[in-house]
Amino acid sequence: MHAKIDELKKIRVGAVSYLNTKPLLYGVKRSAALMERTDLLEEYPSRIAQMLVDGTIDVGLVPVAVIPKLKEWHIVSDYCIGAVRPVASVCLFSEVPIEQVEKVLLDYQSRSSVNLAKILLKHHWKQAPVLEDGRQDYREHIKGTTAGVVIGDRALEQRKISPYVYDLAGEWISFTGLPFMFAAWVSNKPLPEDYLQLFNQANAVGLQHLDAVIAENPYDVYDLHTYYTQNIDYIVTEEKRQGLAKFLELLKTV
Ligand SMILES: C=C(O[C@@H]1C=C(C(=O)O)C=C[C@H]1O)C(=O)O
Repeated sequence: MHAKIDELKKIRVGAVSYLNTKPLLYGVKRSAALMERTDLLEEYPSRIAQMLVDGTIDVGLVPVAVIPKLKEWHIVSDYCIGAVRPVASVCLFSEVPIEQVEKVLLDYQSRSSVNLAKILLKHHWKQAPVLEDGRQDYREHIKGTTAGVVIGDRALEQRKISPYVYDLAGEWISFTGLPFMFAAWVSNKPLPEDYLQLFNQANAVGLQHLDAVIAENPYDVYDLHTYYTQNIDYIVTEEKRQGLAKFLELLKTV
Protein backbone atom coordinates (compact mmCIF):
# COMPACT_ATOMS: atom_id res chain seq x y z
CA MET A 1 0.00 0.00 0.00
CA HIS A 2 1.52 3.24 -1.12
CA ALA A 3 -1.25 5.75 -0.63
CA LYS A 4 -0.09 9.29 -1.18
CA ILE A 5 0.03 11.51 1.92
CA ASP A 6 -2.63 13.72 0.37
CA GLU A 7 -5.03 10.82 0.14
CA LEU A 8 -4.53 10.01 3.82
CA LYS A 9 -4.90 13.54 5.09
CA LYS A 10 -8.38 14.57 6.12
CA ILE A 11 -9.91 17.67 4.64
CA ARG A 12 -10.46 20.30 7.30
CA VAL A 13 -13.88 21.88 6.97
CA GLY A 14 -15.11 24.84 9.03
CA ALA A 15 -18.84 25.51 9.22
CA VAL A 16 -20.96 28.21 10.83
CA SER A 17 -22.41 27.08 14.16
CA TYR A 18 -25.77 28.88 13.72
CA LEU A 19 -29.22 27.42 13.01
CA ASN A 20 -29.03 28.73 9.43
CA THR A 21 -26.33 26.15 8.62
CA LYS A 22 -28.08 23.08 10.07
CA PRO A 23 -29.84 22.19 6.77
CA LEU A 24 -26.49 22.14 4.93
CA LEU A 25 -24.70 20.07 7.58
CA TYR A 26 -27.52 17.54 8.03
CA GLY A 27 -26.46 15.46 5.01
CA VAL A 28 -22.74 16.10 5.44
CA LYS A 29 -22.77 14.58 8.93
CA ARG A 30 -24.77 11.60 7.70
CA SER A 31 -22.49 10.75 4.81
CA ALA A 32 -20.02 8.08 5.98
CA ALA A 33 -18.05 8.39 2.72
CA LEU A 34 -17.58 12.09 3.38
CA MET A 35 -17.03 12.00 7.13
CA GLU A 36 -14.21 9.46 6.91
CA ARG A 37 -12.32 12.02 4.81
CA THR A 38 -13.35 15.09 6.84
CA ASP A 39 -12.42 16.93 10.04
CA LEU A 40 -15.47 19.08 10.66
CA LEU A 41 -15.55 21.97 13.10
CA GLU A 42 -18.30 24.48 13.84
CA GLU A 43 -17.63 28.05 14.97
CA TYR A 44 -19.06 31.53 14.57
CA PRO A 45 -18.42 33.19 11.18
CA SER A 46 -15.54 35.62 11.96
CA ARG A 47 -13.58 32.70 13.49
CA ILE A 48 -14.19 30.51 10.41
CA ALA A 49 -12.98 33.42 8.26
CA GLN A 50 -9.75 33.76 10.26
CA MET A 51 -9.11 30.01 10.10
CA LEU A 52 -9.39 30.00 6.29
CA VAL A 53 -7.01 32.98 6.07
CA ASP A 54 -4.53 31.31 8.48
CA GLY A 55 -4.79 27.98 6.64
CA THR A 56 -5.93 26.01 9.68
CA ILE A 57 -8.88 24.83 7.56
CA ASP A 58 -8.97 23.93 3.85
CA VAL A 59 -12.55 24.96 3.18
CA GLY A 60 -15.07 26.93 5.17
CA LEU A 61 -18.54 28.39 5.06
CA VAL A 62 -16.95 31.80 5.29
CA PRO A 63 -18.31 35.34 5.32
CA VAL A 64 -17.80 36.56 1.74
CA ALA A 65 -16.22 39.78 3.06
CA VAL A 66 -13.05 37.77 3.77
CA ILE A 67 -12.53 36.88 0.09
CA PRO A 68 -10.25 39.89 -0.63
CA LYS A 69 -7.96 38.71 2.19
CA LEU A 70 -7.37 35.29 0.62
CA LYS A 71 -4.38 34.68 -1.66
CA GLU A 72 -6.32 31.91 -3.40
CA TRP A 73 -10.05 31.24 -3.26
CA HIS A 74 -12.55 28.97 -4.96
CA ILE A 75 -16.31 28.87 -4.38
CA VAL A 76 -16.63 25.09 -4.29
CA SER A 77 -20.34 24.43 -3.85
CA ASP A 78 -23.77 25.33 -5.21
CA TYR A 79 -24.97 26.07 -1.65
CA CYS A 80 -24.52 29.21 0.40
CA ILE A 81 -26.13 31.35 3.10
CA GLY A 82 -27.93 33.93 1.00
CA ALA A 83 -31.13 35.92 0.74
CA VAL A 84 -33.50 37.03 -2.00
CA ARG A 85 -35.92 38.55 0.56
CA PRO A 86 -35.55 39.89 4.10
CA VAL A 87 -33.36 37.38 5.94
CA ALA A 88 -34.66 37.95 9.52
CA SER A 89 -31.34 37.13 11.22
CA VAL A 90 -29.12 39.99 10.03
CA CYS A 91 -30.47 43.31 11.25
CA LEU A 92 -29.60 46.69 12.61
CA PHE A 93 -31.50 46.93 15.88
CA SER A 94 -32.38 50.20 17.56
CA GLU A 95 -34.68 51.98 19.96
CA VAL A 96 -34.89 54.99 17.63
CA PRO A 97 -35.27 55.47 13.85
CA ILE A 98 -32.05 55.21 11.85
CA GLU A 99 -31.83 59.00 11.32
CA GLN A 100 -31.51 59.48 15.10
CA VAL A 101 -28.89 56.78 15.67
CA GLU A 102 -25.60 58.22 17.00
CA LYS A 103 -23.54 55.06 17.44
CA VAL A 104 -23.66 51.57 15.94
CA LEU A 105 -22.10 48.58 17.74
CA LEU A 106 -20.86 45.94 15.29
CA ASP A 107 -21.20 42.20 15.87
CA TYR A 108 -17.79 40.63 16.62
CA GLN A 109 -19.06 37.32 15.20
CA SER A 110 -19.67 38.82 11.73
CA ARG A 111 -17.53 39.87 8.78
CA SER A 112 -20.08 40.24 5.95
CA SER A 113 -22.96 41.90 7.76
CA VAL A 114 -20.89 44.49 9.62
CA ASN A 115 -19.46 45.59 6.26
CA LEU A 116 -22.90 45.45 4.69
CA ALA A 117 -24.11 47.79 7.46
CA LYS A 118 -21.24 50.20 6.74
CA ILE A 119 -22.09 50.18 3.01
CA LEU A 120 -25.80 50.77 3.65
CA LEU A 121 -25.15 53.54 6.18
CA LYS A 122 -22.89 55.38 3.76
CA HIS A 123 -24.58 54.85 0.39
CA HIS A 124 -28.21 53.96 1.12
CA TRP A 125 -29.20 55.70 4.35
CA LYS A 126 -26.49 58.37 4.02
CA GLN A 127 -25.88 58.46 7.76
CA ALA A 128 -22.54 58.71 9.54
CA PRO A 129 -22.94 57.43 13.11
CA VAL A 130 -19.89 56.44 15.16
CA LEU A 131 -19.04 52.78 14.48
CA GLU A 132 -17.66 50.65 17.30
CA ASP A 133 -16.65 46.99 17.48
CA GLY A 134 -18.96 45.24 19.91
CA ARG A 135 -17.55 43.20 22.78
CA GLN A 136 -19.03 39.92 24.03
CA ASP A 137 -21.77 41.71 26.01
CA TYR A 138 -22.51 44.40 23.42
CA ARG A 139 -26.17 43.51 22.95
CA GLU A 140 -26.89 44.90 26.45
CA HIS A 141 -25.70 48.29 25.20
CA ILE A 142 -28.19 48.55 22.30
CA LYS A 143 -30.13 51.32 24.01
CA GLY A 144 -31.19 54.93 23.42
CA THR A 145 -29.37 56.31 20.38
CA THR A 146 -26.90 53.39 20.33
CA ALA A 147 -27.92 50.79 17.77
CA GLY A 148 -26.35 47.42 17.02
CA VAL A 149 -25.83 45.00 14.16
CA VAL A 150 -26.59 41.45 15.33
CA ILE A 151 -26.45 38.25 13.25
CA GLY A 152 -27.46 34.63 13.57
CA ASP A 153 -29.54 33.04 16.32
CA ARG A 154 -28.93 36.03 18.62
CA ALA A 155 -30.54 38.29 16.01
CA LEU A 156 -33.67 36.12 16.04
CA GLU A 157 -33.80 36.76 19.83
CA GLN A 158 -33.08 40.47 19.47
CA ARG A 159 -36.16 40.85 17.20
CA LYS A 160 -38.23 40.45 20.39
CA ILE A 161 -36.31 43.16 22.21
CA SER A 162 -35.64 46.12 19.89
CA PRO A 163 -38.51 48.23 18.56
CA TYR A 164 -36.71 49.21 15.33
CA VAL A 165 -35.50 46.30 13.18
CA TYR A 166 -33.78 47.12 9.87
CA ASP A 167 -33.31 43.90 7.91
CA LEU A 168 -29.99 44.27 6.09
CA ALA A 169 -30.82 41.80 3.29
CA GLY A 170 -34.11 43.59 2.63
CA GLU A 171 -32.34 46.97 2.62
CA TRP A 172 -29.59 45.67 0.29
CA ILE A 173 -32.18 44.33 -2.15
CA SER A 174 -34.05 47.67 -2.24
CA PHE A 175 -30.73 49.52 -2.64
CA THR A 176 -29.21 47.37 -5.44
CA GLY A 177 -32.02 45.26 -6.90
CA LEU A 178 -29.74 42.24 -6.30
CA PRO A 179 -29.88 39.35 -3.83
CA PHE A 180 -27.19 38.96 -1.17
CA MET A 181 -24.73 36.19 -0.38
CA PHE A 182 -23.59 36.32 3.25
CA ALA A 183 -21.42 33.21 3.30
CA ALA A 184 -20.23 30.64 0.77
CA TRP A 185 -18.23 27.42 0.88
CA VAL A 186 -14.79 28.71 -0.10
CA SER A 187 -11.54 26.73 -0.28
CA ASN A 188 -8.06 28.23 -0.09
CA LYS A 189 -6.57 25.52 -2.35
CA PRO A 190 -7.80 23.13 -5.05
CA LEU A 191 -9.54 20.11 -3.47
CA PRO A 192 -10.20 16.65 -4.97
CA GLU A 193 -13.05 16.74 -7.47
CA ASP A 194 -14.67 13.53 -6.16
CA TYR A 195 -14.68 14.94 -2.62
CA LEU A 196 -16.31 18.19 -3.74
CA GLN A 197 -18.97 16.30 -5.65
CA LEU A 198 -19.89 14.24 -2.57
CA PHE A 199 -19.80 17.39 -0.43
CA ASN A 200 -22.11 19.27 -2.78
CA GLN A 201 -24.61 16.39 -2.92
CA ALA A 202 -24.55 16.09 0.88
CA ASN A 203 -25.41 19.78 1.28
CA ALA A 204 -28.67 19.23 -0.58
CA VAL A 205 -29.96 16.43 1.65
CA GLY A 206 -31.11 18.55 4.60
CA LEU A 207 -32.86 20.99 2.30
CA GLN A 208 -34.91 18.04 1.06
CA HIS A 209 -35.63 16.94 4.65
CA LEU A 210 -36.36 20.20 6.45
CA ASP A 211 -38.88 18.61 8.83
CA ALA A 212 -36.17 16.25 10.09
CA VAL A 213 -33.68 19.12 10.42
CA ILE A 214 -36.23 21.14 12.42
CA ALA A 215 -37.12 18.16 14.63
CA GLU A 216 -33.43 17.80 15.45
CA ASN A 217 -33.09 21.49 16.42
CA PRO A 218 -36.04 22.47 18.61
CA TYR A 219 -36.33 26.27 18.73
CA ASP A 220 -39.17 28.39 20.04
CA VAL A 221 -37.87 31.90 19.33
CA TYR A 222 -38.61 31.94 15.58
CA ASP A 223 -40.37 29.55 13.21
CA LEU A 224 -37.58 27.55 11.58
CA HIS A 225 -39.69 26.42 8.64
CA THR A 226 -40.24 30.07 7.72
CA TYR A 227 -36.56 30.79 8.35
CA TYR A 228 -35.36 27.96 6.10
CA THR A 229 -37.84 28.52 3.28
CA GLN A 230 -38.75 32.23 3.25
CA ASN A 231 -35.71 33.95 4.77
CA ILE A 232 -32.44 32.13 4.07
CA ASP A 233 -31.97 31.25 0.40
CA TYR A 234 -29.42 28.50 -0.01
CA ILE A 235 -28.70 28.26 -3.74
CA VAL A 236 -25.73 29.98 -5.41
CA THR A 237 -27.27 31.61 -8.49
CA GLU A 238 -25.94 33.95 -11.16
CA GLU A 239 -27.89 36.80 -9.49
CA LYS A 240 -26.28 36.06 -6.13
CA ARG A 241 -22.86 36.09 -7.80
CA GLN A 242 -23.74 39.51 -9.21
CA GLY A 243 -24.78 40.62 -5.73
CA LEU A 244 -21.43 39.34 -4.42
CA ALA A 245 -19.48 41.23 -7.11
CA LYS A 246 -21.35 44.43 -6.26
CA PHE A 247 -20.72 43.91 -2.54
CA LEU A 248 -16.97 43.33 -3.07
CA GLU A 249 -16.81 46.50 -5.18
CA LEU A 250 -18.62 48.59 -2.53
CA LEU A 251 -16.49 47.04 0.22
CA LYS A 252 -13.56 49.08 -1.10
CA THR A 253 -15.45 52.31 -0.30
CA VAL A 254 -15.98 51.70 3.42
C1 LIG B 1 -27.81 35.23 7.46
C2 LIG B 1 -26.75 35.08 8.19
O1 LIG B 1 -25.59 34.98 7.50
C3 LIG B 1 -24.33 34.97 8.11
C4 LIG B 1 -23.64 36.19 8.20
C5 LIG B 1 -22.28 36.24 8.22
C6 LIG B 1 -21.52 37.50 8.48
O2 LIG B 1 -22.14 38.53 8.73
O3 LIG B 1 -20.28 37.49 8.43
C7 LIG B 1 -21.55 35.04 8.03
C8 LIG B 1 -22.17 33.84 7.91
C9 LIG B 1 -23.63 33.68 7.93
O4 LIG B 1 -24.01 32.88 8.99
C10 LIG B 1 -26.81 35.02 9.68
O5 LIG B 1 -25.84 34.63 10.33
O6 LIG B 1 -27.86 35.32 10.24
